[in-house]
Amino acid sequence: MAYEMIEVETQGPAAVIRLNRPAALNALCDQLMQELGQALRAADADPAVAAIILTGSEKAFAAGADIKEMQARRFPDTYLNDFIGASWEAVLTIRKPVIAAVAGFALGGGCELAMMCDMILAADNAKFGQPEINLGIIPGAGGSQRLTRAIGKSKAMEMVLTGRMMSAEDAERAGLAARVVPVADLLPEALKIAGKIAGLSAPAVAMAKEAVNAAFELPLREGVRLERRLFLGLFGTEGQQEGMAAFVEKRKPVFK
Ligand SMILES: CCCCCCC[C@H](O)CC(=O)SCCNC(=O)CCNC(=O)[C@H](O)C(C)(C)COP(=O)([O-])OP(=O)([O-])OC[C@H]1O[C@@H](n2cnc3c(N)ncnc32)[C@H](O)[C@@H]1OP(=O)([O-])[O-]
Repeated sequence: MAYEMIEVETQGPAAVIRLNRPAALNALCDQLMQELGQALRAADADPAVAAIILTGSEKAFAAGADIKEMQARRFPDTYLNDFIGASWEAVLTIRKPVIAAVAGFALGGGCELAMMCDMILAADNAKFGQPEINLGIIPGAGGSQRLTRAIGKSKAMEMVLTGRMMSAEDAERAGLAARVVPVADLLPEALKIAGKIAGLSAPAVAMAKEAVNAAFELPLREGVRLERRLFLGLFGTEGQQEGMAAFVEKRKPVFK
């Protein structure tokens, strides 16, 4: 598949998808989002891929939705034509772990895209923000909801109401980013995470992702019930047998 606004390569068990629209700081236009959706679905369907890494450049993960493209849009066309529809939600439909490796600006839709991934690994130069308020709009791809769940009401409210950016260090402290690493180590560290995941039992990985994501959708009791069903289901997998046998036999497990 030939892409114009992203680059896709396989590195070991990881598909690395790089947003590549440098002249616009990877601003997320329709074409880029469609290409990203296609690449994500292809990687999800590829049995050689265990995890997906979504990244940008050193200067920008993505500086938001493309303001120049959005400028002429008017209601009700935005509503009737499903603006921010399926192409924006593609990452949410992926079953393999998706790691956002974020360097530079992750603003507006860029921050929202990173938050749709399963975890955020931040480079020390990363800057997160929801500056939509400065454009006379508000976050439109989940920012007000996911940011609030990630960092709490007060911090999210300050960022959404004032457009203030958050440093990588603050993002880690607040729970938005899993970890901060030097910018030069960003991809190698993301690849290490993908490599670790690749060596594990695939059904356990898929169910772990489903269970954690359910915490954002379900009330506690329902979420715990879902976790229990998934947990019990894993006792029907070779992975559970191998993992526990290896522990008892004091050897490393070999998952197929
Ligand atoms: C399918 C769509 C669905 C949308 C749904 C998502 C909803 C979302 O919640 C809404 C948004 O994200 S609202 C958006 C929220 N995001 C924001 O409000 C952030 C807007 N960006 C900025 O504030 C600044 O660019 C930075 C502070 C990031 C960098 O400053 P710096 O280092 O001085 O760099 P610079 O010189 O400024 O930029 C270099 C070039 O990139 C260009 N470009 C950059 N961002 C762009 C964008 N989003 N757009 C277009 N272009 C963008 C910029 O014009 C320039 O090109 P030019 O040809 O030379 O004119």
